[in-house]
Amino acid sequence: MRASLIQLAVSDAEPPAERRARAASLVRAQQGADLVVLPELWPLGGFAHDLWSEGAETLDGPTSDAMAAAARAAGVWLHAGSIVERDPDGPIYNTSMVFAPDGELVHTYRKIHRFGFDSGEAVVMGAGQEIVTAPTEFGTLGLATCYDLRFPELFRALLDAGAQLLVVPAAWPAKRREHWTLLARARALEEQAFVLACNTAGTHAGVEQAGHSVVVDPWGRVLAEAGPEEEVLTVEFDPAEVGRAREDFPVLRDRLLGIPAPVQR
Ligand SMILES: O=C(O)CCC(=O)C(=O)O
Repeated sequence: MRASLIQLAVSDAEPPAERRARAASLVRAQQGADLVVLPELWPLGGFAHDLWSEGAETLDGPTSDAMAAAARAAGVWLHAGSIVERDPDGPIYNTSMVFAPDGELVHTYRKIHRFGFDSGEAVVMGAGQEIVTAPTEFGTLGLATCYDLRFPELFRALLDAGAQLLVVPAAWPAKRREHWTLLARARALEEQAFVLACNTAGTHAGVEQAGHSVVVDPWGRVLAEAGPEEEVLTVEFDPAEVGRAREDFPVLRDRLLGIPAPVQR
């Protein structure tokens, strides 16, 4: 299969509507790919907290409309990264959207682990409550977003739900770039799955983004890695490698499902 990760640059200077049009045209240009991925919160910016409340959208808003049309035009599965979702009855959420090649919005995932400790997302956004997988003809996607990458128990739950390709849109800062690559490789190796991690480029709200989107195979090998600037990272791989890796090196069979309690001495 062929996957294209669109490592979009987000800057304060570009209005969200222009970035939306640019992202849609980049998606349309990926005709021939099976799966296209965009980063986290790219319409407003992952750290542009001041814009979130006013710029929040519903799941039938302008970004969803533009991405549905772009997925249909290109005939691709589109993980459109995430938007600031306005829930008419609740808080705002960091919500990923997956479109089928006919443009239908088939899966959404609200980010479970909110980043920021006592500020930003952790304070103003609601936390997702559901593990989400998305079956496709090339394998089952497991959805996670940015900071989620630091929580292996989420990825184990995605594995148990059938995930074979873990898709992680992000707005990961440049100053922790090594964590990004290391964690993407760790999650791939421990779940014996492909990881497609699509980061943001550029600088917005004073936060330089790491770029360096990466695709990792079930053996933890980096198949392709972007540089720091905006680019489309295209990679071809055989999703059946997940089954082969799990068969050839059946480490997952040795999981201790009931970890014994610690002994008190
Ligand atoms: O965990 C990190 O270092 C970055 C996380 C992040 O930027 C996010 O989740 O938006």
